[in-house]
Amino acid sequence: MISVRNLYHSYSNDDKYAVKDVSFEVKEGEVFGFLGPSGAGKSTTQNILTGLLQLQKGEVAVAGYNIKKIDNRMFNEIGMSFEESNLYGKMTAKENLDFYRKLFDVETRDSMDLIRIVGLQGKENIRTKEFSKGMKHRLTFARSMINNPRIWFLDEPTTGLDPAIASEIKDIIREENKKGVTVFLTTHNMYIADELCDRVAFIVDGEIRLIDSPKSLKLAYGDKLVDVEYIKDGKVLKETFSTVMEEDKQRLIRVIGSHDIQTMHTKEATLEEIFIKVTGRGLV
Ligand SMILES: Nc1ncnc2c1ncn2[C@@H]1O[C@H](COP(=O)(O)OP(=O)(O)OP(=O)(O)O)[C@@H](O)[C@H]1O
Repeated sequence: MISVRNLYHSYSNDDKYAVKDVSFEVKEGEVFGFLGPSGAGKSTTQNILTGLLQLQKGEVAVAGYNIKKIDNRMFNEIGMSFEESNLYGKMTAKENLDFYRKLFDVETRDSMDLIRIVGLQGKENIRTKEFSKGMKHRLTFARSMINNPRIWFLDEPTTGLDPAIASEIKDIIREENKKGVTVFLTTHNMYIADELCDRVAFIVDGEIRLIDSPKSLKLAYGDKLVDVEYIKDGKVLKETFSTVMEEDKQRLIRVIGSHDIQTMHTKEATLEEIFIKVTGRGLV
């Protein structure tokens, strides 16, 4: 659905690259995460893919369209939600969506349905300049679904939202993905990347350092340890066992066989820890 080969971008038109030799493929139906700290080149890449920035160097195809020369039909097939909401402040929420619907020449979704999906019912007749940042974000997110996109570009879809609303937004992304929508998600939030993405690309200083599924990364970079809490002589004891060293494995079997186990957890590396190990940088 998305193919990027040897993409470069320089804002100063010299050899200072914001994006440098970036290559990746996103398959149909996949949730692909672009994970990196501020200034890594995530928005630059997304803006090239969505036609907002002119392609300078490299080969990019989105939904079968070559980005070198934008074909306007591509915009019928993609949806974009930005971190900064760009709504018309003088228009109400419903008017904003009704206006946006007219820009497409494919079937669009009902404005009120979308308003309900993002929990803004009752607010449809309020001008969006009166909206809070979170409400504007939700409306921009709703607007990005209006043309039933096959590919959905989401830039920091849950940033700045309270946890309950962020959770609803994640559920909506999962539901749309289940219907077959391919998702390209840019974020510096490793939790959302971990929860939603089939594969993630780690990007730092404009370069991709690694692409893999969160699960494989955890297996490859996890410490292979298990924390066990068990009861001995009426007291709760806590021990950590290696799941690869033979001596520890035997001891773990003995503890399980002869004591009451209270809790047992494998120690998985978080995506953030893996990111730091691989790139030597944090995600902030
Ligand atoms: N319009 C611009 N003009 C000049 N330089 C820019 C412009 N936009 C971005 N940059 C620079 O390009 C680099 C990559 O920025 P980009 O916005 O793509 O990163 P990002 O990963 O999306 O960061 P953030 O998470 O903060 O949005 C940064 O060094 C940034 O300062």
